[in-house]
Amino acid sequence: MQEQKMPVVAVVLAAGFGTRFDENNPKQLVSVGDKPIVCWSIEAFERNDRVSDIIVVVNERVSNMVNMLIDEAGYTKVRAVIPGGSERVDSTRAALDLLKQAGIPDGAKILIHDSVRPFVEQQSIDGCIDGLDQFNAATVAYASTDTILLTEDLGERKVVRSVPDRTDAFRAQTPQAFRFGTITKAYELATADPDFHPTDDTRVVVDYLPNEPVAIVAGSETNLKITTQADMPIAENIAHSLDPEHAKQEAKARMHAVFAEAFSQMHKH
Ligand SMILES: Nc1ccn([C@@H]2O[C@H](COP(=O)(O)OP(=O)(O)OP(=O)(O)O)[C@@H](O)[C@H]2O)c(=O)n1
Ligand SMILES: C[C@](O)(CO)[C@H](O)COP(=O)(O)O
Repeated sequence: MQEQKMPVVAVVLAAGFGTRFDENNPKQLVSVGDKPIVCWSIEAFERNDRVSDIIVVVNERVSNMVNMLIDEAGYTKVRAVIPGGSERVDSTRAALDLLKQAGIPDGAKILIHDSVRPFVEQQSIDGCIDGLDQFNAATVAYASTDTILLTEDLGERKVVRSVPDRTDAFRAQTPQAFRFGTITKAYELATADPDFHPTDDTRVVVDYLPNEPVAIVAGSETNLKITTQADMPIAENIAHSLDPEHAKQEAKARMHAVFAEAFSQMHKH
């Protein structure tokens, strides 16, 4: 680990099998805006000055390719590429185990990120790091514009159990951030429960350390999780809008519009 007061470690989870996308085409390796999705995610942390170390978690199907991409790109903060497990939580656990073996202090800040959220904003990463100064857990989330229905089973039908106020409803995104001591404690407790299959790390803390508040950090609509093929055109649009050349063209077009408006006003008078 790099020497600094308290490490800030990003864990990029890329050990999924993308069953809803295409099992034969691992989505973390698919290119968006000419760059593999996993590289977008690693780069988001590589270029954040406050992140000291990156761990990438892979499965055997993508391992060689991810290692090659990391070598080619020459990312300087990637300390290890390790095998994950069959569920997302198993992959997180693999990273936590490695960090424990490395002797990382309990106060270290750990940011756990889905590799398939390539467009995470720097302000969300910073928000997580800052959030951990006040809280032991913080998650990026995006306010829901839909009313959310919590359901239960009634025979073969789902029926509505409760409707939270929309102002209290958020869509969970990543990174999800924790002091190392907090997330390891929550995982230790969860490990004893064989029936527990959470889809994110925040839930591990919420369920096993219920007195530990998890702060909400502002996410964004563009922090999209690429889940199915239908997400690809949206992702391409986002990548295009982030292209500096596109931003330049947009600025030019806006300038032309302002001049055109000014000329037409001049001719009116
Ligand atoms: N055993 C697993 C399962 C998921 N993930 C990662 O966790 C994120 C969760 O996104 P999701 O869309 O659920 O990915 P997959 O599990 O690959 O997709 P699916 O559920 O469709 O199989 C992804 O970056 C994925 O690579 C992981 O590291 N290890
Ligand atoms: C962690 C997560 O991205 C939060 O939205 C999500 O729960 C992980 O993926 P899944 O699609 O729920 O398996």
